[in-house]
Amino acid sequence: MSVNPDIQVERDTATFRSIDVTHMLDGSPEATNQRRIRQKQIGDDPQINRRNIIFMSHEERYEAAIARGLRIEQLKAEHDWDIMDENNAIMWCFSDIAMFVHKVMFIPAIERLGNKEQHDKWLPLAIDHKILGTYAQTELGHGTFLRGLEMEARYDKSTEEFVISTPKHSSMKWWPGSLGHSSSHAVLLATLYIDDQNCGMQPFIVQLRDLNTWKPLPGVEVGGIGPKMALATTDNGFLVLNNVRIPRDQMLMKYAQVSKDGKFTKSGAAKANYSTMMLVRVGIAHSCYFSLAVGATIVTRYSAVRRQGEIKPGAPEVKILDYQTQQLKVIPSIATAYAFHFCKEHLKWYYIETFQQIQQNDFSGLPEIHCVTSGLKAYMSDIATAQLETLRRACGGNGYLLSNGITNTYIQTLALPTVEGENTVLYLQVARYLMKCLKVAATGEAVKGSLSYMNEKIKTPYTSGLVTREDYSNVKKLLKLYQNMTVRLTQKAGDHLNKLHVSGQPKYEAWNNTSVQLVNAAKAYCQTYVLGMNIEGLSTQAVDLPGDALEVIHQLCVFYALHGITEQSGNFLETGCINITELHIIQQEAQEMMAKIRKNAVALVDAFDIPDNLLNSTLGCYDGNAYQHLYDSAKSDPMNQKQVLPAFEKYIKPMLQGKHTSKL
Ligand SMILES: CCCCCCCCCCCCCC(=O)SCCNC(=O)CCNC(=O)[C@H](O)C(C)(C)COP(=O)(O)OP(=O)(O)OC[C@H]1O[C@@H](n2cnc3c(N)ncnc32)[C@H](O)[C@@H]1OP(=O)(O)O
Ligand SMILES: Cc1cc2nc3c(=O)[nH]c(=O)nc-3n(C[C@H](O)[C@H](O)[C@H](O)COP(=O)(O)OP(=O)(O)OC[C@H]3O[C@@H](n4cnc5c(N)ncnc54)[C@H](O)[C@@H]3O)c2cc1C
Repeated sequence: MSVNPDIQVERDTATFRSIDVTHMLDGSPEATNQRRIRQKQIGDDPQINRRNIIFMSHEERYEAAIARGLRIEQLKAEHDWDIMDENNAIMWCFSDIAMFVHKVMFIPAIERLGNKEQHDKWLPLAIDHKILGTYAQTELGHGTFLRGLEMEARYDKSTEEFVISTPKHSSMKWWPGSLGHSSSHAVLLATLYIDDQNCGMQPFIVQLRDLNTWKPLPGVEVGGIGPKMALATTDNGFLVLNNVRIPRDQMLMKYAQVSKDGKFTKSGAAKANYSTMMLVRVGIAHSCYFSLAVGATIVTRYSAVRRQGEIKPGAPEVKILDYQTQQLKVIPSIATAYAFHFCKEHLKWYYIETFQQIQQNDFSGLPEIHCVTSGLKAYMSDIATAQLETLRRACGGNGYLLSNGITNTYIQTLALPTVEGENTVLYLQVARYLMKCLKVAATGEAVKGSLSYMNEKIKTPYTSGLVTREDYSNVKKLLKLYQNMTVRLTQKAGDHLNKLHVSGQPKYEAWNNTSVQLVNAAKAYCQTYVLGMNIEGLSTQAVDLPGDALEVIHQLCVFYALHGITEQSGNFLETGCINITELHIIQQEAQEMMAKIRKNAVALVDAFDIPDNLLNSTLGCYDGNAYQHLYDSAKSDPMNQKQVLPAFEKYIKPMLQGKHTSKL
């Protein structure tokens, strides 16, 4: 099929070569080649490709997901994939792959929370798929408040076993992925009691199913929790344990130990047992970039080939991408996807470095990385879901079809603000850190790390620094506005907290009564962080780009910063970080920048280099022939393979013949 001329012209008139930017996104031309080889291996594989998934039943999808999980294992062995290759493959089919939780949570939990002997025993079994596992933490009554977990593990000294039980309905496990039908084992988080003493939440390895018959073991009641909005193939489950006994060495003992005679000891940081969640929060940030890149690619290409209506009366119908309002739906998502790319790359390395320190029992970096990973998981998933919904709607009626490829991406991504810590709760963790830093800065001590800008901003009187028109496209000056705004919102929240406390409210009550301001400050911190990483990316990852490509990536960053101010203008004005005249100039600059980026919109999404066989979209194919692909997809619907469906004989015909009233 030839390429749609409407999309070809977009490519021909772009001011830079997409491939140069693709190399930047991958890290190098070699990395691009390597990724393409890997993507071809998975995209061309009929068992992995998800082309017909939208026409499958729940059970067919589940079975296909198991087959896909298995096939990934075969490909990994055949082609000698490393862990990054495997993670990328998982990412490409993340909602439609069974054993997902086994890989991204069960194995990492054993690696992080187990000691050497436990690694030696369990990891080979898990890695070789001799056992399949889930991460069972959330209960019906508690998901957020982990100190409230009710499933009990009581140590029995006489037999050197833990006895695990579910005292009431609210204490059953509820939600763990792959728990329903696909796990033989669980890393199960339960509250440990020794002689009725509460020793906090601890991780245990519990076998749930017989490995030959797959039947639940005695004392184990397990099943699925029912259909969900999406993620149909990660069979989230419930679990009730009736006095199930496990040997002492099945408590994962890296950070807390129980001796044979029931002595409880702790080593490491207080929240070290929470470290698996931190890893997955990093993965979620990555996944937000990925979802937005998919969404932006589909909708930008579709907007470049769909013509409807006119701008100039009587002139030919225009591409919908030429409407300024359509650009405002599409361009922010492209700019955000690039900002998220730089941010997730930074986060990956930051996590790896801090994790290495933690492995050497240096926990000093834990508070900051907990703040950053919690905040970015929350902020990036909030933004990704909001923008995906805007993008989906930007496709008009076809935005409601499953074959468009964006609907599935959107509903999968909708899980991310909830899983791995509900976003509001995570923002409040960030706010806790902000308040601590504020206290440090107020005493004149230096705040270190991502909030070091607080040192300067808390002292110096405020000026926007926007004097000349050029200042409005100076990303460093714009970043300073964001930093000012964050510090001021943090101070405001801190002042409110103190005021309530001084007026007699206990600290915890004052905290709850300030939590709206606290969350607002936390979001500002996250937004500032993402912009900071985008700017850093310009001078590190983007620095070797040819001038024309660098200019476009720079424009995107300027637009990201300006657009962010227009979206949050209330915060910037309220804190006095800009005045109304400056806001008007910012709005004007943002619109002008958007018009410049419009010219390169298709080339910018082409640079994400997402092949058609992984994009799985009728609207967003590289060739721009959306109408043909929509028609082909409709024709391939199994319901269209018969001209008359059985429902005609059963119900419609009797109705047409007037027989329905007595029969039905
Ligand atoms: C290939 C990969 C693809 C990936 C794609 C992704 C797909 C998605 C897959 C989806 C799969 C879905 C899978 C799932 O969903 S698995 C289930 C996930 N569940 C959660 O995430 C639960 C969320 N709740 C919590 O984390 C805790 O309860 C919170 C944190 C809210 C409070 O906790 P708690 O009540 O105990 O504490 P506190 O309030 O008394 O005190 C807070 C203190 O603790 C420190 N603190 C707290 N936490 C950490 C930490 N982690 N590291 C270091 N420190 C930490 C904190 O700094 C503070 O310190 P300080 O201020 O006192 O000094
Ligand atoms: C698709 C999916 C997959 C999942 N997979 C797993 C898994 O593999 N393993 C697992 O263990 N769990 C899993 N979960 C569970 C998930 O981790 C929890 O649902 C999540 O952590 C939120 O907890 P919750 O359901 O208790 O929400 P709640 O805490 O009940 O949240 C409800 C509301 O209360 C508010 N709230 C709660 N506490 C506070 C507070 N302190 N301050 C202010 N507001 C508050 C929240 O902001 C929210 O608005 C999964 C969930 C989903 C949806």
